[in-house]
Amino acid sequence: MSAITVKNLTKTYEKGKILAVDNISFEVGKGELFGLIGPDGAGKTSIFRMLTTLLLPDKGKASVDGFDVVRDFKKIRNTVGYMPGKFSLYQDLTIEENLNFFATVFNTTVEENYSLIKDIYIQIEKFKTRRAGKLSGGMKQKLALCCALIHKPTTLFLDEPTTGVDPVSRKEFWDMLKRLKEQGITILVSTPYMDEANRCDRIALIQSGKILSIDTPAAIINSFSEKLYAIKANKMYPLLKLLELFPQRKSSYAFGEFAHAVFDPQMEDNELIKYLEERGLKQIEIEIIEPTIEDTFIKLLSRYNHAQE
Ligand SMILES: Nc1ncnc2c1ncn2[C@@H]1O[C@H](COP(=O)(O)OP(=O)(O)OP(=O)(O)O)[C@@H](O)[C@H]1O
Repeated sequence: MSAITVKNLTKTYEKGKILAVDNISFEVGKGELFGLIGPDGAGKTSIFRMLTTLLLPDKGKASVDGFDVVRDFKKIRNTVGYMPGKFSLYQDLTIEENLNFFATVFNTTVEENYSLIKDIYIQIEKFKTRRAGKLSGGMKQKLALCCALIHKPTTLFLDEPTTGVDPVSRKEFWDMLKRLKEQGITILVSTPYMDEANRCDRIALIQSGKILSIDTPAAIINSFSEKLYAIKANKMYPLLKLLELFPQRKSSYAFGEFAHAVFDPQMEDNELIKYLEERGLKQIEIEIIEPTIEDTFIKLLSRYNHAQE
């Protein structure tokens, strides 16, 4: 049995005017670390809120540990841990008080399940009398994770747990998730950061409430079958504009300090260099690179947008 089953789930707001989740289906296996990857407004929070029984679906079905999200909502609330993107902590309570509060709500004690949170808690323990409102982003995130874990959930729902957190704390956080997964906890996590997708067993790329692709990160990257170029020149904006006009271009976009582009397979590198040089660009560098998840997402997005036109 899967830990999470989602079938044709749909959610609208404002009397059907806003389609936030559009007929999506997926399954998460027991002990799997599964990522929902997508930009702001893609529908991730709506999915989390339906799965944690805080929001009713318009259509479709979903279950967690075999319990239906509508019919068995009380059972689900007792067995899952949820770390919402915002406002999960009581800002005026200290670290200690927040943790005790969440333990009491679930009829347990911090001592009873301490082994599960120990690794994380020891990193914030020396600030245990500090109010949550006065903690750094990384510390808040660790406390929120402890609070979500304190009743020993079977499944953890983490909605953008690393948004607004520094890169070192982000990395530490993913290391923690890996350890929790090793203890058999199923984890559904959302993130807008493409680099974090690689840390998941499987991911679903989401846009406008739809799943564009669902697979392991490696398989998603492998589905990018074309030759991808990284291109640099002395001026970025003219480079992007010129690439758009290059007759053999299939797609191009800014990617950090480079432009990434796909061309007709017959294109010769020299043709491109000559084209750019003749139009005044200098210090041109061209390299064929391995695509990232982000490149694949951009490609799927443009295919999706074309289909909508
Ligand atoms: N209560 C609401 N009323 C109206 N529209 C809403 C409501 N909640 C979400 N939406 C809209 O539904 C869509 C999906 O939002 P959702 O919050 O689920 O996405 P998300 O991927 O979690 O993005 P974010 O990270 O910005 O929260 C967006 O267009 C959003 O504006």
